[in-house]
Amino acid sequence: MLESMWVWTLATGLISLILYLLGTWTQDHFSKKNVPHLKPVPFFGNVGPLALRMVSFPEFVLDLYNRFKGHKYGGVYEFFNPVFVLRDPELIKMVTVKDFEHFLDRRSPLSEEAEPLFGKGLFNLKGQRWKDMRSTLSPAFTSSKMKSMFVLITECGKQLTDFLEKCINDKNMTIEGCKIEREGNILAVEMKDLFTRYTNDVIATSAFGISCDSLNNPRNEFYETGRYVTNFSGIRAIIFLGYFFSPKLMKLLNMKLMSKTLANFFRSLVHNTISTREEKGIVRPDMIHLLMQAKKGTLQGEDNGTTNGKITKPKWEDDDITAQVVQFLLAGFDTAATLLYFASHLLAMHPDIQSRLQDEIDQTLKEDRGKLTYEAVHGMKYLDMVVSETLRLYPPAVLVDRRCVKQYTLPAEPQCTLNPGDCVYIPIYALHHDPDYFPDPEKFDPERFSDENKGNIKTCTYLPFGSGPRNCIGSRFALMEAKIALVQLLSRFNLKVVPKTPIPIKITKKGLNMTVDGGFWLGLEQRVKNSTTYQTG
Ligand code: HEM
Repeated sequence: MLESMWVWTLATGLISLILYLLGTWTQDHFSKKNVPHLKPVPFFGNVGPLALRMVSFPEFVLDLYNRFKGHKYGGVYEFFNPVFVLRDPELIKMVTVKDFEHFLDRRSPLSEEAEPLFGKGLFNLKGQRWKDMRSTLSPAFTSSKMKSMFVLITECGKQLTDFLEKCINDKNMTIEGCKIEREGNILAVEMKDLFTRYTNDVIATSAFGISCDSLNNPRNEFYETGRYVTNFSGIRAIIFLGYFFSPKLMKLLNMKLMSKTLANFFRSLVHNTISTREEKGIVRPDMIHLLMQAKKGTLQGEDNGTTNGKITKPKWEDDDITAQVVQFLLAGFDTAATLLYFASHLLAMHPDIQSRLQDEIDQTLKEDRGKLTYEAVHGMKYLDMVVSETLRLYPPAVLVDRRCVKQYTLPAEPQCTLNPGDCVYIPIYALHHDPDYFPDPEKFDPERFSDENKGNIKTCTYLPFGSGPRNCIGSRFALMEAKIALVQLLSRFNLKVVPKTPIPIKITKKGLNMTVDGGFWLGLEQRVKNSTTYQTG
């Protein structure tokens, strides 16, 4: 009896020791290098609270950042992986801009072979393949190309506001499929549902070359597919994490984020569009057209028809165009909708700011006789201030990362050399909420971005679109689509708080998206029509 107790005790002790060693085997990375770091927990490292859904993603990032106050950078363990958290804006500038060649890649685990439609997309490409693709695609995002897509996007905004107006005025109209409820003369609308339909339609028309009208056709195939593909929760979250930890195992198990059916849906959509256009000589001002030009080597940049003096013809395979447009869907569907629903919420909560913005919109439309133009949207200063401040308070990308590709010694105390494969975090949300850079950081104050004040914002403390050559290629596009929607919405409606409006905002702990549980409900009240009533421009 005594003997078996000894055996049990010994076995339990041995198993605990093995588990402990397994769970901590890489967790001496920072102590060996003398880098300030947080004490890790076996297996979880420092991400336990996030993995166990005890905190939201922004709270988690803010906590890491605050715990390194007084240091320029620090070390944390993402389970077993050591990651450097960069805190100092100068250091962030060195890594993302000046010494960018050492940090060319991000940690995208999806390879071109395992998941071609993800892996071949710009976001996931690495090294020279990324450089080539970025320089090929950049001319598609210049101001002149944005201007040519303006009409397509205003059409989506008009569909959105016409639909809402009809919901208010036509009491016999049944509203199915969308999250909209009538409350007297006010429409209670779940803004996330509304705006993902808008951003979906914008990407569908401007990237894929198809028209969806997802409010009048709430269950259209493109919207349902887009929603599925951009949703990384449940089993898809597990597969995604699996690729982070063991891409080889995931490949061996043939685990896919993009099923064959889904991939073929996008492939045939793009293929059919291209063939029809080639056969019939159709030219439409959208990204498919620009990508077709890029493939032929005829896509012209801003500078007199060339990009840096030369146009190169890329060696693209069949999937390359499809992967880019799928990438635009992934990158633009949720992010731009997030910006829009937070902006609407903040405006409903701050009627004084909403009414000043409406004055600017009314005045601009009046000057242009109700016609919305590219120049008018870009000339609205207060609109830009409101959008910028929304992106500061609620950046859709809370954190970005970089992977070291060439040995690099951090120019900060304590000096530490990073080797290829080492990773860094750039804690966007935390920088935006640091009172040293943005006094009274929780206050919604568009004045921070006025002409007088914006020059005081320190470099690399405001990074909603990331930093350096690997920043967001779609930022101009995203700002344009968000501003168009806000102008069209606010010229026709007032945004109001309703009983279901989430106050205060509590960011979800259930996933990594910047959203709330239960939805972003707001009231829409039709404005009294006046001479500036908007027309399509
Ligand atoms: C408000 C909306 C958006 C926000 C806040 C946003 C933010 C970001 C951020 C933070 C990054 C990473 C930058 C870095 O690592 O430094 C990124 C990358 C990227 N974004 Fe956006 N984005 C938005 C909309 C869009 C849209 C509409 C598109 C496409 C039409 C797009 C396409 C991309 C692509 C392709 C990349 C990867 C760039 C590269 O690796 O070269 N984004 N975005």
